[in-house]
Amino acid sequence: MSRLPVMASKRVLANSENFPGGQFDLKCLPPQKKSRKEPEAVKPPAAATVLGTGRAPVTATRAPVSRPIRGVGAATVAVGPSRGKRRWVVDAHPVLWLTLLLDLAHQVSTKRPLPWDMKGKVSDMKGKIQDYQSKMKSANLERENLKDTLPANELAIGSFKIGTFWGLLHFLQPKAKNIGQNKIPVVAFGQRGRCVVLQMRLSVQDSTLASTQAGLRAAEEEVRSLKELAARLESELHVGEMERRQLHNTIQELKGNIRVFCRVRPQVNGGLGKHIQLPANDDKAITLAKTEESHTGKTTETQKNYNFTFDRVFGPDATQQEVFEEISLLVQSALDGYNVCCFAYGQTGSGKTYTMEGAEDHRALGMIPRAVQQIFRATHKLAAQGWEFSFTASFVEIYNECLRDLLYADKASKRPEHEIRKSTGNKMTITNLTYQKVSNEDQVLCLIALANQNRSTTTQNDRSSRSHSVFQLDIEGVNVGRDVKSSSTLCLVDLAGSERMVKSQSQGERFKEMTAINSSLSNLGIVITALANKDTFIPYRNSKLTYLLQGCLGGNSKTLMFVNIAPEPDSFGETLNSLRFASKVNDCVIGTASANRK
Ligand SMILES: Nc1ncnc2c1ncn2[C@@H]1O[C@H](COP(=O)(O)OP(=O)(O)OP(=O)(O)O)[C@@H](O)[C@H]1O
Repeated sequence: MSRLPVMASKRVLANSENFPGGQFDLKCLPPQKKSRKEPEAVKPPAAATVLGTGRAPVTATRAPVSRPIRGVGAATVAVGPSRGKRRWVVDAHPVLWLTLLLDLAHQVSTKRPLPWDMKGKVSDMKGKIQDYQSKMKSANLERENLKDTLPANELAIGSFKIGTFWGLLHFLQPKAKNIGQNKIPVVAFGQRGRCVVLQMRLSVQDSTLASTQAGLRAAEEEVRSLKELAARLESELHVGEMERRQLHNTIQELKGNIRVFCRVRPQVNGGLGKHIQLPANDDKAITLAKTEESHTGKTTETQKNYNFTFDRVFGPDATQQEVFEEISLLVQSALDGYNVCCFAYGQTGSGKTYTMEGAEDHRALGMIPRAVQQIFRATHKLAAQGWEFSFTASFVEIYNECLRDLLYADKASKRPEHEIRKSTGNKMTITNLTYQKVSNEDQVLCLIALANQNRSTTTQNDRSSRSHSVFQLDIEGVNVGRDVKSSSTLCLVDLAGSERMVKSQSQGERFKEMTAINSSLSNLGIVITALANKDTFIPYRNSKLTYLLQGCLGGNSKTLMFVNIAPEPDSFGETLNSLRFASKVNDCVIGTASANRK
């Protein structure tokens, strides 16, 4: 089939792009002379009208790409599927013919088959099919290639994400602490994304753990060095404590292992009698002056002075605190492992009990409660140096050379008998006596109250004792770390009144009491004198008092004696006796004490 050569100069373009809906009738040419057979399908206006779309008319500028050609004078051109309304008719016009010719020429030039060239069309279609097939092949090939490279690409993407997160982390870590506290939102990356975030958190935790462990190691190192320092300081402290004990003891020995303090009780209406003189500038001297009638007759009166010196003389205004300050050094010695004995000597009513026990008022507390207070406070401090202490208290009365347990709390009828025994280490113990473990001062004060209830009293003074009372506190110390032990006894004695028999008007039982008291007191003087003379035999066993105090009066002890005197003129004789006895004790120098340490 031959193809017609056509010259195309102008075409009317109408396709689905320009005319949505794909349905249109177009009258694109000016009115021409009508053919009689032709229905009036085309109206005069030259503009094209789009039917069924309601849109504004569009001026056609190009001819349709292919159109069937009809007979002369009229032509029907099909655009798209050739159905009823979609056909439009163009009046045969020279211009139209020219257009058709041009279109044919175009088709020939583009090698497209003409509408009636079915063979050409089939050939075109075959070519196209071959094209598509070869394109399909190459697409399949490409798909296979991409399939092969997918895992590697996924891996690369994953690595890239991790790298990005690491970089981000590295940047954020020093600035945002909350990253490690699970505050990074889990990005919706799917499982792989979550995995990356979890790995990131894990690495943050790892780095936190590493830094914490490093901190811990540093802290452990610091603790170790501090422990070493503490051990060294403890060791130095222990050495210092031992040195202090030694120096303290040297001072006590220089002061004398037996010391005598004189204390003058105030008169009921205050002040002192004329016969007692206390020099204002000397706190160690006391003068007892007696005015007598002159034997020569030259003067009406003569004055006789009895001068005494002691380690310390306390006037009527001295407070309990002032007095205790002097003996607190000895209490410290008891804690350091030395036996200490402190006793009060004097006539009835001279102030012995007041000095040793005091009154209930806090400021009037006596030597026993104050000593106990000091001991328990000191042990708390020594505990920091590794010392542990245990205390045992006992309170015994020697009445008519018989021992009575002042801490006994059962029926009087069942009171047991007591004997003094010498145990190992020259320590004296009493059979059947209450030895009460104590751990604080309150417990000791309760025991003192119980002892006061049990004490015997005289007719001359309701509170005055007709017996010696001996309070003993056994102190056991141990420093496990240093392998050091100490053992000592603090002995505080309130002696019975030392007055003469005549004044007490004693008869019968009272006489017996007075004899026993005077006997034991004079035996105390004899023992102290024997110790001062360094006699080979010391008669401790002559009385229960000296026998019981044996451990506290010997070479391994520190002794303090209070001589209490009454200020009334009518007590002159008793006062002189007491001062003479005390002066004799004051002249004694007991052998050098050594601490009971193991
Ligand atoms: N330094 C003092 N200051 C104030 N009052 C004191 C002082 N010394 C003693 N007294 C008071 O004197 C009185 C007698 O004292 P205390 O009972 O102590 O004598 P004592 O020597 O123990 O007598 P006794 O031998 O009969 O037991 C008590 O009322 C006491 O309060």
